[in-house]
Amino acid sequence: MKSWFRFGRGKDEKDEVAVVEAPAAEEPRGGFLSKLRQGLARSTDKLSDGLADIFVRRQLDEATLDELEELLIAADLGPATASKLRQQFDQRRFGEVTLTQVKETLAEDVAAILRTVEKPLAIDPSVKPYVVLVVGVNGTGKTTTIGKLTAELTRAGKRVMLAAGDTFRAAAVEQLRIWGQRSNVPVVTGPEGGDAAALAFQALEQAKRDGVDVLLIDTAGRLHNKANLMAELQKIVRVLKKLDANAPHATVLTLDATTGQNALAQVETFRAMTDVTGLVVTKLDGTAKGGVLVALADKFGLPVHGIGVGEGIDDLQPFDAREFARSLTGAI
Ligand SMILES: Nc1nc2c(ncn2[C@@H]2O[C@H](COP(=O)(O)OP(=O)(O)OP(=O)(O)O)[C@@H](O)[C@H]2O)c(=O)[nH]1
Repeated sequence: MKSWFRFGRGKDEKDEVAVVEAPAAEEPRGGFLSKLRQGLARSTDKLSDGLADIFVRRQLDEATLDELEELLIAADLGPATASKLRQQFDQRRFGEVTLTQVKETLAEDVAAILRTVEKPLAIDPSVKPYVVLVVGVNGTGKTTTIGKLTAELTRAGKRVMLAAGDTFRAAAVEQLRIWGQRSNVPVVTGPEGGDAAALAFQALEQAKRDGVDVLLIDTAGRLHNKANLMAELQKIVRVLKKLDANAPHATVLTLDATTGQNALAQVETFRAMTDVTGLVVTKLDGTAKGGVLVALADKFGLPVHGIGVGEGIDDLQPFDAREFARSLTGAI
């Protein structure tokens, strides 16, 4: 089972000595896989049933390749990635193929794209506190992601602190407080409607004082008010840097897969606002648009730390490229 994060110097992937894997989640591998497959069922059906329809003729001619490309686009892999995968199929000069071969080949090609982004959040233990800013449109899963990370980090023996940076929404603050209680970690909150940057500053000061290992900062996600949101996020980053020039050390963007291709636009929007270092893609269970993760990986190459395949906290899983690709394409 993959881990959500790893301890080590993230920028140097070869620095194996410094890396200490977090303890594996308690769930057995079988449970992880069946949850992933169950969660992705709608996306799998779309692609897998489509493949079964197309490859009934077994001949891999131009018309079949056209249909394959169209199916990949319909399954939200995006036109650029669909065209690339089609070309790879074409170059293999299959002639006749079985449906199983098609699924296996597609799973391999998709996994090759996804493998480049299968990267846990790299937490440098020499940086204390390691500051993670969590950004994303409201409802995309920021709080759930923070809750999951908190649970995993405390399980790994790390001291965690949370900051409720979405000061305008009392419900968001309350939700974060509940997550804090669950893992028994402090949650820094401010007055309703207060300055999020001031709160972030205060939280980092306190985290430094208390010897906290990881500070997770929740933020607002009012995308309808882009200019304000951008000003707010940039101010948070600016004030954090007053206390630690390298903070935030990671900025994780949460995306809701049910928005399909719109998730790509959200990455662009948030990247223009702040230095996004990694993604968590949620709600893959509620949609047939799971292929968007392949489009995201191919287009941006941003690390994918985790995926959400269900409502429960254990449905938020570390990202496993191979298993995701095999589940998505219906390869056994
Ligand atoms: N089905 C499903 N639901 C999810 C998933 N991830 C999160 N949710 C649900 O989506 C809703 C929103 O998640 P939150 O974590 O509160 O999202 P948020 O971005 O913090 O939202 P705000 O608090 O509104 O800013 C919650 O009801 C979660 O239980 C997922 O992978 N699948």
